[in-house]
Amino acid sequence: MKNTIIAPSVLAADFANLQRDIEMVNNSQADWFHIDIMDGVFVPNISFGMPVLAAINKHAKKTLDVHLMIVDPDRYIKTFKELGADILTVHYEACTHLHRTVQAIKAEGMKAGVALNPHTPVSVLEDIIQDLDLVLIMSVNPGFGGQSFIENTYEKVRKLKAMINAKGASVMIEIDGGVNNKNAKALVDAGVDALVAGNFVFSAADPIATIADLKEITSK
Ligand SMILES: O=C(CO)[C@@H](O)[C@H](O)COP(=O)(O)O
Repeated sequence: MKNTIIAPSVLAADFANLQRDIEMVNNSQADWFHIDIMDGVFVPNISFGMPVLAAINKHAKKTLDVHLMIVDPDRYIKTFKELGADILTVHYEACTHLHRTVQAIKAEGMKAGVALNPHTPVSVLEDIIQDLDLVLIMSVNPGFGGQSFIENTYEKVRKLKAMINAKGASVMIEIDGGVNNKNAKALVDAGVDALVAGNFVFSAADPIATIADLKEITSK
């Protein structure tokens, strides 16, 4: 039986009732909190920043999986460690010296992830894959929740999984964007270990049951 990680994306929570939504995730079968930090430069949207992450960290009882959609992320690695990040993911497209950035994240005691935009081939990670803990494949263009899943993602996951196996690396594959109960199982069958789900969870009538359903669908 597989244990697929389910990571609700806090971007889709009700910010006026953030503590309530954090407690909902605490009380669910979800494994991680997925936290999207957007700077309005790398992506055309600004989400939330340090004070909000500090508030989330006060109440969250699960792994904080922080996804930085910002330029020059090296400036903030220490800060995100202090704010409680367990996994820190930077974008390949935002890093000039990706290897140095990954080393800096690990030196702070966090797991290091690299995210790829939909147009970026997985082959760019060939010479760094063994240094990573996680690869996040964007299945929508980053910046907004509630977009439609890009179908080419399955092929990308299969290519990445083959690369990981060929290198004998131990790296998790995470998918982010448009995840729901229709594509979750096929994604896991293609090689995905962790599913981020925003609107599908937080817009559901019963988010706890929706998370349980995702867990169940992907455990077979
Ligand atoms: O990083 C992002 C968007 O840039 C995501 O984490 C979204 O928050 C996922 O939301 P849904 O597509 O699941 O609604």
